[in-house]
This record gives sequence, C-alpha cells and structure tokens, in this order.
Amino acid sequence: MSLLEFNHVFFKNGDKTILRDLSVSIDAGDFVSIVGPSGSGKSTFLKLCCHLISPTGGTLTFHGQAIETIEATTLRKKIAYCFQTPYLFGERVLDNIAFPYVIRNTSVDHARVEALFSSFQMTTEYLQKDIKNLSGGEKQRIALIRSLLFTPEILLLDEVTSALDVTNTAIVEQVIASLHDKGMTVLWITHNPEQSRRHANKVLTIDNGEIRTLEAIR
Ligand SMILES: Nc1ncnc2c1ncn2[C@@H]1O[C@H](COP(=O)(O)OP(=O)(O)OP(=O)(O)O)[C@@H](O)[C@H]1O
Repeated sequence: MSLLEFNHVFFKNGDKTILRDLSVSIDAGDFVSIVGPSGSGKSTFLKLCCHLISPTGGTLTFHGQAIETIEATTLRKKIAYCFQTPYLFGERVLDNIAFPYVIRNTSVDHARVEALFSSFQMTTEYLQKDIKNLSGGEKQRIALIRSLLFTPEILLLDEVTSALDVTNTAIVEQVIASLHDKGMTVLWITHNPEQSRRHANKVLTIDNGEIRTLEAIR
C-alpha cells in the first residue's frame, strides 16, 4: 500500500526551484534512507512529507488523499518529524514530554514515558532538567522521545544522530530499527553512507533538487 505518493511534485520558493518533478511512492513499512549532497533538497523533501510546506506543482497524497486537504492536527498525529536541530520549548524536559498528552487532552502515561526513556538508556530524572542545560545530543533524544510517545505511522528523521557519540548513535538506530520491525514507516536523512544502508530497504538519493536514484536494497 502506498502511504505517500509524489506525482510530479515541484517546490519553488519565489524564482528558485528547490525540488523538481519528484515522482516517488513510499509504501507502508518502508525504511527509506535519504542521502545526497548538502543543499540538495533532502530536508525540503521531508517537510513536504509532513506538509510543513505545500507542493507548488504536482500532487502529493497521504493514504490516497491530497495532503493539503488533511487537517493539520490529524496529520501531526500520524506523521512525526524530528529536526536536526531539535526544537524544545518551555523550561523543563517535562514540559516537552507532557505536551503530546496535553494536546490530546489526556493524562501523562508514566509507564509509557519510562519505557521510552529506558529504550534510549536514559532515566526519567531527565524530566526535571532545565532544557538550557541539555547537550545537543540529549536534546535530539528528548525530541525523539516526544515524537514517539503516541507511535506515529510515519517517522521522519533529519540527521537526528548528528550530535551523538558512537554508543548513543547505535542505541538510537536500535530503537528506530525495532519500531520499524513493529511496522512503523521510517524516512531517515543521513550523511553517513553506512548508517543509510544498515536498516533501510530503499535508498533515495536526491541531488540538485531531483531524485537521482531510488535503490531497493532489501
Ligand atoms: N524556505 C526556503 N527559502 C529559500 N530557500 C530555501 C528554503 N528552504 C530551503 N532552501 C534552499 O533549498 C535548498 C535545499 O535545502 P535543504 O535544506 O532541503 O537541503 P538539504 O539537502 O537538506 O541540505 P543539508 O544536507 O545541508 O541539510 C538549499 O539551497 C536551501 O538554501
């Protein structure tokens, strides 16, 4: 089943064409690694996937429905996006972890929170920490945990291990691989060629705003 279907999609910003004529289909259960030179359009591609930006040409559908016709709150619950530079708000880690529960009008599931922290080999002592005192790598993992609390259908990752050491990179990869094994669709931008091939079933290469290749590797 095709989850996301790009059909001759363009994205222009003013006069500048950032992505051109993308036709690609992302299937349920895919683990797509997205690679390509700096500035080639990878992040812009992920922003289209979760409708942070709209195509300026062509059509993009999610479950067969034009993405721009799907209510933003519905889409946010189904498609999670973790940025390279995580955006944390409020004062404490807890403000961020509680947020997905607040917007769903439900109380925090402490067992779920604890299980997720533990899967990243972190303790819930982090919840009381001031976000100003977190390292870049800690922020990346807190943002990941926040996006995983309600198990999104699609997880979009933009270089989320860039600030992590080897050990924590391996832990994050393990968590993501296990979520994928349980059925989550994953699209992951990485500059590390080995990382791109370790778990992916498809490698999508974007170069100069175009899809260069889509290689099935498993
Ligand atoms: N909103 C925007 N307005 C104008 N130009 C933009 C906008 N967003 C991205 N660009 C430009 O589009 C091109 C692609 O950017 P993008 O961030 O998608 O590349 P990338 O492949 O993710 O790069 P990197 O690997 O360095 O993160 C770049 O030239 C960038 O400057």
